[in-house]
Amino acid sequence: MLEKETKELVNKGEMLPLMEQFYTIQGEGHHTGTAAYFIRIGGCDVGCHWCDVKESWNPNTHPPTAISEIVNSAKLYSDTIVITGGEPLTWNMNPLTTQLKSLGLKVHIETSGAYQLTGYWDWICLSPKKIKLPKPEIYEVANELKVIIYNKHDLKFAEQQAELIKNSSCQLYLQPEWSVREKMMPMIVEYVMKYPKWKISLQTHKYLNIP
Ligand SMILES: C[S@@+](CC[C@H](N)C(=O)[O-])C[C@H]1O[C@@H](n2cnc3c(N)ncnc32)[C@H](O)[C@@H]1O
Ligand SMILES: Nc1nc2[nH]cc(C(=O)O)c2c(=O)[nH]1
Ligand code: SF4
Ligand SMILES: [Mg+2]
Repeated sequence: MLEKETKELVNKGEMLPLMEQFYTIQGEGHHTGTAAYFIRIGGCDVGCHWCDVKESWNPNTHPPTAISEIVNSAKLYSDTIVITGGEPLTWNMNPLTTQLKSLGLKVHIETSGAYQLTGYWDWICLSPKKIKLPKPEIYEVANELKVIIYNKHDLKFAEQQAELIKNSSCQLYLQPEWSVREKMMPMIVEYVMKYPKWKISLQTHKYLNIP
């Protein structure tokens, strides 16, 4: 296919820069422990210094892949699909999620919310970042707010973000940044006991040594 045609299809969300896809156990947040098929889309310019998938950032290093191809693999593995990245909302998620949902699959997203919300979702995990704040519309529909705790100030940020949530059933999670987990856990534990509207989320897949 010509480069120009490919670019147009990527712009429409008919093709996406696919980094990897894998069947595993959701390691984080509300659905921790649930088997799910992960689709990791390349491209993110939020720039979290502690990001655990920096290889995802440059979309040009991941092959533009037709969404029908992505969906055909996904449907073989699981009825729960997690779209992550990179930042999936860099791209138009309508075509991909339409196809997944037409097969009756449950479609979840992991997102910073930094770009316009597209796509049709059964579960939205919003993990806001100070350096590129979420667009306002996602606070109305997030099912889970998962704030990464790297330092003490991140607890303040977590409360500010929780204030913006409009969906009263949204679950609130504090997740230690992996490299400082041992240092930060006592503070997080104490905080959650004091303010039990929060729950702790751990990156359990890293403890389990699975993808
Ligand atoms: C790699 S991100 C991709 C999705 C999207 N860009 C986002 O940030 O939500 C997936 C999840 O991992 C979290 N995460 C990334 N690096 C982490 C780290 N070093 N420690 C803990 N959580 C991390 C993110 O906050 C997000 O909830
Ligand atoms: N097992 C597993 N669970 C996850 N939950 C969110 C992840 C992500 O990178 O978005 C992730 C991941 O990379 N692996
Ligand atoms: S927004 Fe997500 S993918 Fe992008 S740098 Fe931050 S953690 Fe990594
Ligand atoms: Mg991950």
